[in-house]
Amino acid sequence: MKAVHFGAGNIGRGFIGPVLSQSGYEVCFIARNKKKVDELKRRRQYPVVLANEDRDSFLVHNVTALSLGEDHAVAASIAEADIVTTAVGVSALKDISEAIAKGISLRLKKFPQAGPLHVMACENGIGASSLLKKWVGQHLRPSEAELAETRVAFPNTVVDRIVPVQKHRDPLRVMVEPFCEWVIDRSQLIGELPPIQGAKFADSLHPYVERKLFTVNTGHCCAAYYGYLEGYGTIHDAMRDPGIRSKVKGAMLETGRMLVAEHGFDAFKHELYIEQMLERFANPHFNDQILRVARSPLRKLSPDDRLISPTRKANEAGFKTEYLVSAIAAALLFDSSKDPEAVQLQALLRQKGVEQVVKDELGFPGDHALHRKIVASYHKHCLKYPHLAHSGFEAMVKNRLPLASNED
Ligand SMILES: NC(=O)c1ccc[n+]([C@@H]2O[C@H](COP(=O)([O-])OP(=O)(O)OC[C@H]3O[C@@H](n4cnc5c(N)ncnc54)[C@H](O)[C@@H]3O)[C@@H](O)[C@H]2O)c1
Ligand SMILES: O=P(O)(O)OC[C@@H](O)[C@@H](O)[C@H](O)[C@H](O)CO
Repeated sequence: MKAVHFGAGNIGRGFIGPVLSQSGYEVCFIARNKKKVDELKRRRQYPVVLANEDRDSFLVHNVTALSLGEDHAVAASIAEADIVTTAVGVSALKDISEAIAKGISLRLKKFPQAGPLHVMACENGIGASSLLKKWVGQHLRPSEAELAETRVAFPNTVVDRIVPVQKHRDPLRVMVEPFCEWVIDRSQLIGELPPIQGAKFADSLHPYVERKLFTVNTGHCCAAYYGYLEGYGTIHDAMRDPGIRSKVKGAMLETGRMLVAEHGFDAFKHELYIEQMLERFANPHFNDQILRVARSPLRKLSPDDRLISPTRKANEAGFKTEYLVSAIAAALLFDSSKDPEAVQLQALLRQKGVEQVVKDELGFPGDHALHRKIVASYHKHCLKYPHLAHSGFEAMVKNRLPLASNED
């Protein structure tokens, strides 16, 4: 069996590669980084180390790689593949869609009798494979797109494993947490998906996506944004701070009430799931940088993502949102010159002021109760962390916005 995987980054090498290789696939990574491509081609294997007490490790065999720029070879490998996966970030799916479309065109032409191809975007986001399908479709001729409807499936999927930024001198070695989960939408398959070890299938993926994104990723980014405010460097250090840990748990309990009500999860099991997530975040066996987990704050603060969507839903269902509101406000303070979205967010705050940013970026109109609460909480954080809040203070003074409020 053959798999083509776009992105030889952390989750690509740390989760998708090992699972597919252990399931019997030859895995061809399509990557931008020349050094990684050369090493994968030369060694055809790489080590994975588990972040546990014994640092258990194993080798991922039967791998190779191509550079993203090797158009013909990439198309040829997709034409012959059983599955294509991606882990490049939701916002980069558009950039790789043409390469995938070229592979699909070639496959339809050269191997008209081939079995179905399954393409899965293993990204953090709702409906990422459907989004990829939309981008890929824009590069296919109408006749190809019609044929592809019956021969190429884009099942949505959820992947869960914490894989930090790697600092080892071996560019291929990757350290990962032991936990991992891969859930695939069964209703979007064409025929049978070739076996993937440990993968779970759901008739409807929506509850699983929301459970993961609005528990693991909501809690994780809360730890990152509070950790940033308090000056910690890693998630593990932030989670050792009892104040932060209880705020992270508070936010996950708030999303939890909404998730239990919306999807009918068992409330007791969901609380156990939350406890398990807290332990994962606190894993002392690796260093997961706050900057990684806090990355791309505009994406994380967008209306359908891990902070705003569950807060809006919980509010609409009549549940409390105090912890979530405070975490959203903390996210608004996140700044790092290394993160283009953080730089853009702070520039927007300076130019427009927080009220407008909450309207334009988070999607809450000025008369929405959550708009008022988020703005008030933001001002409260600015007062508590003035060294981090210059942009906020400047905008406050300029726009004569109210200072702190006692509302949250
Ligand atoms: N790391 C985790 O813990 C984790 C867990 C679950 C899901 N994810 C998701 O997986 C995806 C990748 O995350 P990651 O942590 O592996 O990031 P990463 O930065 O380590 O890897 C991303 C890879 O994609 C490549 N890439 C980025 N933009 C590209 C573009 N425009 N064209 C081609 N290649 C491009 C990069 O070169 C890099 O190799 C994200 O959607 C993330 O949310 C990550
Ligand atoms: O990848 P992001 O930027 O969407 O989110 C950062 C982390 O929360 C995320 O990568 C988690 O480690 C992962 O989703 C765990 O499965």
